[in-house]
Amino acid sequence: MTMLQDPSVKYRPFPQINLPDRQWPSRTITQAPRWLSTDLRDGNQSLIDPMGAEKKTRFFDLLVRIGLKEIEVGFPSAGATEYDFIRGLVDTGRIPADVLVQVLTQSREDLIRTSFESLAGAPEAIVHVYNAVSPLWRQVVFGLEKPQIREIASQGAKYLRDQAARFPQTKWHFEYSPETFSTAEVDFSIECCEAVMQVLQPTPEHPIILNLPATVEAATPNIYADQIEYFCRNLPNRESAVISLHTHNDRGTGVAAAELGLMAGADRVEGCLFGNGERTGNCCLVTVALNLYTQGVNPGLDFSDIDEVIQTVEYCNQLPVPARHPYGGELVYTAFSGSHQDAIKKGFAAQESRNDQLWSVPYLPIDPADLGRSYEAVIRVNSQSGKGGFAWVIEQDQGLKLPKRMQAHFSRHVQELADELGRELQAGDIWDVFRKVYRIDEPQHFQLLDWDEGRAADGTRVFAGKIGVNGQEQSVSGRGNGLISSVAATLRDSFGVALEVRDYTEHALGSGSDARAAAYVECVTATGAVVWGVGIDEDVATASVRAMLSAANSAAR
Ligand SMILES: CC(=O)SCCNC(=O)CCNC(=O)[C@H](O)C(C)(C)COP(=O)(O)OP(=O)(O)OC[C@H]1O[C@@H](n2cnc3c(N)ncnc32)[C@H](O)[C@@H]1OP(=O)(O)O
Ligand SMILES: CC(C)C(=O)C(=O)O
Repeated sequence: MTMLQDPSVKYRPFPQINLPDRQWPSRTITQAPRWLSTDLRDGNQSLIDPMGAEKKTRFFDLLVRIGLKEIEVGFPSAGATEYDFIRGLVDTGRIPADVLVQVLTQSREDLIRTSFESLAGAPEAIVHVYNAVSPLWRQVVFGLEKPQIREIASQGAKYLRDQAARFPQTKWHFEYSPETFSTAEVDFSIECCEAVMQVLQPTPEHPIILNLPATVEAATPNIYADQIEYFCRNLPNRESAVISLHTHNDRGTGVAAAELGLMAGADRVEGCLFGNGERTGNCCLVTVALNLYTQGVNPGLDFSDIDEVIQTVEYCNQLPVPARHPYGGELVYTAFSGSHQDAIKKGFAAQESRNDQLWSVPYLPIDPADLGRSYEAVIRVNSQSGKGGFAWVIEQDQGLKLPKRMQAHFSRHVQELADELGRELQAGDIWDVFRKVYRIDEPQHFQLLDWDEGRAADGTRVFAGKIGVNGQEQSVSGRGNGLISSVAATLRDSFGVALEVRDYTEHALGSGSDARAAAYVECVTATGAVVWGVGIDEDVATASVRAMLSAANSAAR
């Protein structure tokens, strides 16, 4: 038998960066970075069907509404769709005064010329030039040595300078990306950036944006952070550059890399909403922004109606936002499992009684309401659920706050249905079982025919009513708090139904003109069986009598 070679021998570990005195691990992010959305460029170039003008315009308007102040609107030299859309933005005055649009181009004269022409006349804009600098691209894609690669960068900068001079009415900003930075020698990336800076002569007042892409994510995010810190520490004239991050997600850590990159000294983050982009996508701007938000840092981006954002993004990209995507996914605030539901339900109750500003609910790192999500969908019921789950659903749906022991009593019925159906139970399913188990809609054996109550001269409550069974009527009356025991005594003495009352709870239900009351009573029959009765009526007293009769009806079956 021949031994198969371990296929992992094809790969090598990524080399460490020599930075023994790295500072980033002990830093925290205390303010929002500058954000750039590249949805309309890096996102768009990765789509099966790239967006047309209608979708691009819709996406652009969304980005403006969210609060993006820098938006890469396309790659104008790619073709007429891109060019016309960008020109259209400028010519129709659609770009708000506080928003900078950006375009991307290779470092080629004809493409750079077209790029400037697409934006000419805008009050202010960024032109972004890139060329790949890492060994594999140098060898395989360009077949060039380092000096010639540096020359592509430098030459690109000259084209930028010269084309900018053609359109002096626009205030031009420049961005340079040593593409494939993450897999390049950092010193060589610095060399290329320096060459570009020598041509463009940035100043602290008019800095260049140096964008350091993890074009292909090739190592753990700490390595990227080391690369960024090393770059920031060794770049001459650092104060004349805005250091920008552009991470991809090949190893699934694009967001982590961007966060560590900010700790390592970067000022700006490029990415896409919900992480669209080449292959596994770009860094997700929603996640990075809301990660900051949950640390008490205002990201300056508005996701308070996240479902509207998702709707537009899904429409424009023609790709779904996965149900488990951080912050936005359909299921990320939903607990199906019993112990999670129990903890969340308790967390909401504790949050309500604390009534302070701080959010602190188990299993929910962010208040779903901050993103426009309702609490109703937080807990959903299936066969993995516990009593906290359906109790929450009944409370949200019907306003009924079932006592704990009644939840346990009802639980087995819900569990049986969930097992039988083998699917999630909707609020309507749970309410149907509830009505069936507690016979809410069935013809009642013991009926409340009449009820009246008032106050005696000394202020004590007095009540009198009539219970009917098969045409027979029996009066019940009493005073004080003995209502439940008076009804229980009448049931026992007049109808032979012996019930020992174990538990009794009541609460107000609804408010204003809908105000009612709910009451729940737990009884034990002569044979030791446990029965629960539920009463819902206009006032607590009537609801209580109904609860007691409901228990008697269950016992009488
Ligand atoms: C990491 C990124 O996402 S970078 C952005 C990538 N986005 C896009 O490419 C989308 C838009 N691009 C396009 O529509 C087209 O590529 C165009 C119109 C820009 C150019 O098309 P073409 O002229 O056919 O060239 P093509 O795309 O095949 O590029 C390959 C050539 O450009 C050269 N090239 C690639 N990148 C660069 C660069 N940054 N600067 C200069 N030359 C470059 C290659 O070496 C190759 O040259 P060769 O033909 O002499 O071998
Ligand atoms: C052009 C650069 C910024 C890029 O998209 C990448 O490297 O992923």
